[in-house]
Amino acid sequence: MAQSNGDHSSAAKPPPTPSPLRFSKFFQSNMRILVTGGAGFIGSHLVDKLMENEKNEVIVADNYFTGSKDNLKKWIGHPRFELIRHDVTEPLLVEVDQIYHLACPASPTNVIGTLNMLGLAKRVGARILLTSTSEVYGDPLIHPQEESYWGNVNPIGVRSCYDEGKRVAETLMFDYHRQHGIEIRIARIFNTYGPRMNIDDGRVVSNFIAQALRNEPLTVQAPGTQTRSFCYVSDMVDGLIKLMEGENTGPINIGNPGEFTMIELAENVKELINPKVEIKMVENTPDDPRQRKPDISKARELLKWEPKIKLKDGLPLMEEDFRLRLGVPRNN
Ligand SMILES: NC(=O)c1ccc[n+]([C@@H]2O[C@H](COP(=O)([O-])OP(=O)(O)OC[C@H]3O[C@@H](n4cnc5c(N)ncnc54)[C@H](O)[C@@H]3O)[C@@H](O)[C@H]2O)c1
Ligand SMILES: O=c1ccn([C@@H]2O[C@H](COP(=O)(O)OP(=O)(O)O[C@H]3OC[C@@H](O)[C@H](O)[C@H]3O)[C@@H](O)[C@H]2O)c(=O)[nH]1
Repeated sequence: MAQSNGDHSSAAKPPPTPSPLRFSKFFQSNMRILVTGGAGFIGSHLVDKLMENEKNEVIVADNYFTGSKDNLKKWIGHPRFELIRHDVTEPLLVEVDQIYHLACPASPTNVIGTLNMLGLAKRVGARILLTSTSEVYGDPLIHPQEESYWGNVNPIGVRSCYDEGKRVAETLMFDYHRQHGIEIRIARIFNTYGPRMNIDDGRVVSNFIAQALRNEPLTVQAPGTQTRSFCYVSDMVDGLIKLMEGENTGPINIGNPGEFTMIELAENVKELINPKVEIKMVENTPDDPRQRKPDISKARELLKWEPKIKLKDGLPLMEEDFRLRLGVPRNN
């Protein structure tokens, strides 16, 4: 069932000449990195990690659609950090060496944002990484999912806007790579969880933890036997940086292959946080993928990356953060 992705690199032109600014004194000692969507969940953890390296200067462009300045408060005012209120559906010109392009609402603006960031990468000669998604595999007919699988996506369903938006974004990345020699990296991210997730954004891990802390029933969407693989955010950030720094365009799956049904996840959260809480079966949305698990052989081999944090160790770290934000101390 695996399909060929073709040979991406052989058809590509060499990268364009970098902007003359890159040869200035400043650029020789520093790497200037743009993170779009850097005020969001994964983006803000990525910024924390990039800022640990004193050679990095980090610029975040975010319109705070789902992200928050609060996630970046420790860096605001830092001499190596800059925060720009900017919507990526509008062009942006900043002289940077690398672009981590995470900004993405679940809507078609995803495509326009990627087009603008590719335009920027072309203009300034930057390397660009797109955070694509396991959703490109749709409701997959092969299991686990390897990168060569083309996916099974309903083009007109309720989730299509996000799935197809990311698929087009991947297409644009490869077209720019082949036609203009842009250095691209594509990560296919599987469900990621951890501190700073939006409390009420409807994703399953944040829903269950918030429900358990509020003593509300955990809402398992039917049938509950559907599976997902959950990656802790620090593992994800390490994978993204390795992909950016390495020599492979991808697409490369970044995720944790540990696979759980939604009933198992609910039981784990119940046992950890609130053994008295009820688990309730509720209606699901259409086209919900029945199974999802990354094949991470490529990440292991090409990036020397694999996740370290198991779900049972990651959930308590997220619980701490949710307790603080929801104001539910441990002894309640
Ligand atoms: N969290 C996951 O499980 C997961 C899985 C697969 C892929 N991804 C991808 O990873 C990236 C980050 O996801 P996240 O979970 O951190 O989500 P998030 O919503 O926390 O972060 C997205 C950030 O982008 C910003 N943003 C949205 N639209 C923008 C626009 N037009 N201009 C500027 N900024 C904009 C938001 O304000 C937010 O700060 C996204 O591209 C998402 O599609 C996430
Ligand atoms: O309260 C809930 C919420 C969700 N679910 C179930 O949990 C599973 C996971 O749902 P989520 O919304 O957390 O995540 P999904 O796997 O559908 O997509 C996720 O991963 C890929 C990313 O690109 C998406 O942005 C992210 O939402 C689904 O089967 C859903 O039906 C519940 O059982 N209860």
